[in-house]
Amino acid sequence: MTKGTQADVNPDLKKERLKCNFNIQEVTFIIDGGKDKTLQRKKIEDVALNIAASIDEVPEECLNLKERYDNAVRKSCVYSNIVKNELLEITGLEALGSPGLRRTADAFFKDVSPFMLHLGMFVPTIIGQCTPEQQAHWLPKALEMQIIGAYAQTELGHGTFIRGLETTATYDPATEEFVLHSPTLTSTKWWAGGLGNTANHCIVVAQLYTKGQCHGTHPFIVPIRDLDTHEPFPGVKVGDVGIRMGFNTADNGFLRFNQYRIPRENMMMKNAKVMKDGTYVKVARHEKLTYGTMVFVRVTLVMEAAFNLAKAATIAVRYSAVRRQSQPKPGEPEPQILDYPTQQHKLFICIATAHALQLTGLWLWRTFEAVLADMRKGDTDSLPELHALSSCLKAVSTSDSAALIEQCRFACGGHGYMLSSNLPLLYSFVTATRTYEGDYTVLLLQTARFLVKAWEQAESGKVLTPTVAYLACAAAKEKVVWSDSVDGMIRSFQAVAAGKIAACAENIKRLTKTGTSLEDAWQLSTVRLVAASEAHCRAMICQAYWHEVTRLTASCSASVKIVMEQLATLYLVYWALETTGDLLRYSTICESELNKLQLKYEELLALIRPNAVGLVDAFDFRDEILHSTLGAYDGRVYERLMEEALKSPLNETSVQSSFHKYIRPLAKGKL
Ligand SMILES: CCCCCCCCCC/C=C\CCCC(=O)SCCNC(=O)CCNC(=O)[C@H](O)C(C)(C)COP(=O)(O)OP(=O)(O)OC[C@H]1O[C@@H](n2cnc3c(N)ncnc32)[C@H](O)[C@@H]1OP(=O)(O)O
Ligand SMILES: Cc1cc2nc3c(=O)[nH]c(=O)nc-3n(C[C@H](O)[C@H](O)[C@H](O)COP(=O)(O)OP(=O)(O)OC[C@H]3O[C@@H](n4cnc5c(N)ncnc54)[C@H](O)[C@@H]3O)c2cc1C
Repeated sequence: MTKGTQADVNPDLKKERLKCNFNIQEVTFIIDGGKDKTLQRKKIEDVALNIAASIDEVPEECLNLKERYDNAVRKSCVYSNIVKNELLEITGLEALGSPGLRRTADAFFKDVSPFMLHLGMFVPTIIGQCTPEQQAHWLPKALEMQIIGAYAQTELGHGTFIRGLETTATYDPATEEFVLHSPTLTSTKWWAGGLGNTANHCIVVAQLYTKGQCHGTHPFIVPIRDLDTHEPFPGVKVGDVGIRMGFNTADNGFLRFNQYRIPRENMMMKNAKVMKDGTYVKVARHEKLTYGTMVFVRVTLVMEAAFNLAKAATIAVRYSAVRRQSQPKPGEPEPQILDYPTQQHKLFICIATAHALQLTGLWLWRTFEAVLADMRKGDTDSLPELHALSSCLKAVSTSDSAALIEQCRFACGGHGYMLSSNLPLLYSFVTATRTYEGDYTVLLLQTARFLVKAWEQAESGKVLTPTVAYLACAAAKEKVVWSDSVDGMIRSFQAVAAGKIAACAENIKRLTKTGTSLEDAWQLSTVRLVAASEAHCRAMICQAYWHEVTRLTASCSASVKIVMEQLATLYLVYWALETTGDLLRYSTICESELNKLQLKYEELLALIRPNAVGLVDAFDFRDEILHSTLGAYDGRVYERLMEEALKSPLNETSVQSSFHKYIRPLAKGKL
């Protein structure tokens, strides 16, 4: 963070920091995943943020579309050099997933780098889908930025339904090449980040045909532009998809092929091969291993959701400590808006959710690494559970994060609507995460498939995998006894999830018994299946969050333990109050207990209030990363709003030419 001198800091924020009663650094270590991770992140930030190129003389949003893209490419190149020459040295390849790298990227780009998908998906797919020989060929080139890649799976006609993709890759044994073709308009690749104007290579997911037979979708590395001239190769048509709600510097592109040839070796062959004579050989033990990059990105998106929400919470809480409004008590000074319980209700759940998602995200990351280690040994047994877990966590975390970032904007009143607050851009960026890498509903339905099967296993007394083990106790189908202890609340959330899953399974059974096909019975149950999946995910987040807080604060100072537990309890109570209908249905909770719970919630808001600014300071965002007039460390909110306003091109002259061209003639009746 950019602390400046204490004298520059807004007096209200100064007082808030004096009120804070816990050690901020200890909480930062917990959020980062350990002291070593914090130190490494800070080292990366120090190296990367010392570069003036990250600073824009004219605010990014005041540039036109083309200027913004050019500026984003300029900064991407500077940033890539830093990553390549300095940051990879600090952490090695691990840097690609490191929070330091992710954070520093935000200092360079208010919107999104056109290189993001190169590091975010192109490189991970090479690592995940190539043989060691192919990796040795492609990876150094990609890391050295000699080639720049995109990931083109989605088409104009299909995003969700991968099996419905239409682009074909037909093997020609005579030349030992694949012929890529886009047979219809709807087969046009659409959306890939970095593809429109920036990338010279692209991972293309296409239907593989060999010896006249279709073997389903497979990934290929496809050179699309000449490395020197950057002109698209003959047979390749590529361009930008047009202006978007956000991501306008991400260069999302379209791509079409006309009988375009690539060497056989460009098929990514870790999971399946095509031999020289065209024989298809399946290597992978699991059908869906070609979907591996999507699972990886879904896992990282949970922490991405936490990260962006933490930024919004920092902006809104600091602003709420500086902003004074209204006069609830006659004759008394206007209070800081942070003193209004309604404002605390809007904001403290944002801090708690950022913690919940970050700690759950770290736990999911460790689970992912363990499954990956098993798979290296040929064991894919835990892949379905990982897919179910990453699908629902991706869906719920991105959806919650987007909704709460918007809530942070509401909490900042009119100034939150200013682009210079950075909340609108943050929202437009995060709301896309609910859609890309698997739409919210679609992913919850993937988890639901796993849950219904698990329920059937529970009913027949089979051993269940860890994340659904709670279904075994719930098979008794009795209301759970409500208790407002943490364990009691988690048990009740699990009972809600189990009750909903059971109701879905019963509904499907009832429909199929009366002659409905299984597919139709499933479709007729999808509204409740989505709700069951979300309830399961919420119960899992609550359990993982509490478990991690208990584990990680065991060796912390007492005050840190207290404040972390207050936040985690707030998260649980908040969700209990949000789902009272469900609790009434599946637990023994009654009206007096609901009243008690509401009081407990209000008490928690009051307990957290003195530490609110300390808690967002613990997210440890430097001002260069927050990009916010409202959220800077020093709280000079009004000064910054004015400074930014004066940078608007509309303030360059006192009279605009449009006055002379239109307004004056209109007034004179001469238009
Ligand atoms: C500086 C560094 C910065 C780093 C920053 C990181 C952030 C990165 C930001 C990136 C920004 C933008 C990226 C955007 C990229 C994209 O969007 S790429 C495109 C992504 N597309 C999707 O996600 C499509 C979603 N659709 C699907 O995943 C599948 O089609 C779907 C799962 C919905 C269905 O697939 P089908 O093949 O039709 O399968 P089903 O018949 O439904 O199921 C069959 C069984 O397979 C199981 N399954 C499905 N998927 C997986 C999987 N991935 N792994 C394991 N198993 C899987 C499924 O559960 C079924 O099992 P069952 O039969 O029930 O036992
Ligand atoms: C900013 C951004 C960046 C992207 N970057 C990339 C990229 O780099 N590479 C890439 O390949 N793709 C990318 N995408 C595409 C993205 O992955 C898809 O948009 C996403 O997977 C959703 O697919 P779709 O657009 O086809 O939506 P659809 O599947 O058409 O969804 C439309 C609606 O239909 C519903 N629906 C669809 N199927 C079902 C079902 N079976 N059951 C119930 N409801 C259903 C959905 O819930 C949704 O409400 C990007 C998208 C965005 C917005």
